[in-house]
Amino acid sequence: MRKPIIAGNWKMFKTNKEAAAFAEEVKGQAAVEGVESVICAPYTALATLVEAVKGTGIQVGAQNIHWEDNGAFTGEISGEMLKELGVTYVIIGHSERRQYFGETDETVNKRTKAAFKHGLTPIVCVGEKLEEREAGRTKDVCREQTVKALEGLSAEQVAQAVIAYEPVWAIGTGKSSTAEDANEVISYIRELVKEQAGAEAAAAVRIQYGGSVKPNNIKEYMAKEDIDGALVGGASLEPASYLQLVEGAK
Ligand SMILES: O=C(CO)COP(=O)(O)O
Repeated sequence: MRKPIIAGNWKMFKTNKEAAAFAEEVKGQAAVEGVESVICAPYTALATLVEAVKGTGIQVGAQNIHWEDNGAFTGEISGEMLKELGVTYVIIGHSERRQYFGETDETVNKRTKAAFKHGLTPIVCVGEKLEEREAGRTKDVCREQTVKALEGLSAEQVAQAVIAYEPVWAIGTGKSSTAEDANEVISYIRELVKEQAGAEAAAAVRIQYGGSVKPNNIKEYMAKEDIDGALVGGASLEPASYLQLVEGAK
């Protein structure tokens, strides 16, 4: 049985103080039996958030990781640094990083390996752009991104990873994929994992849908066999809405 996982991606929102206030508001309500709940916050809020969510059932994730442990890489953060803070998850290869910061399938692979090296669970993002979808290339793009991201990982590592299928056209647009379409692509990604890492890893790996997930549609996604949760941007920023998402994933 795969445990459902709701992960909030706060992107570049919330100061340190705002993150602490969020944690204060959800205290005592965020632990939902059978659901894993994670907040991926900006680096500046991580230390505060790890302390503030203690005992709430929420885990803390970062939004990127460098592949080296340290070195002359101005502006980068390593797995060692994240681990020491008590961070347990890290988003890798989000489409915004691919689009604006030159993230490639190769660097996504290196970052994913670094996450495992430091005992962090990667949330590896894949997904097609609108023009790729319109050209009928959704599955090709997902194949390319998934296969390259997982290259060189052991079957055990793949089994522990989280993959987020986020069609780029659905991010922040209010135009979510239908649950049927999302499930079809996610089933396909699970097939790819099977080819690459074997049946056990494919049965264990958790694959989320992301893109305009809201409290009012989370249940449609969760009802689908291959969808194991959601990676949520906008709707994870408000305490009440975040709590509804976690509750909706039961
Ligand atoms: O990019 C996303 C999560 O990583 C999705 O963002 P929205 O939920 O705001 O569409």
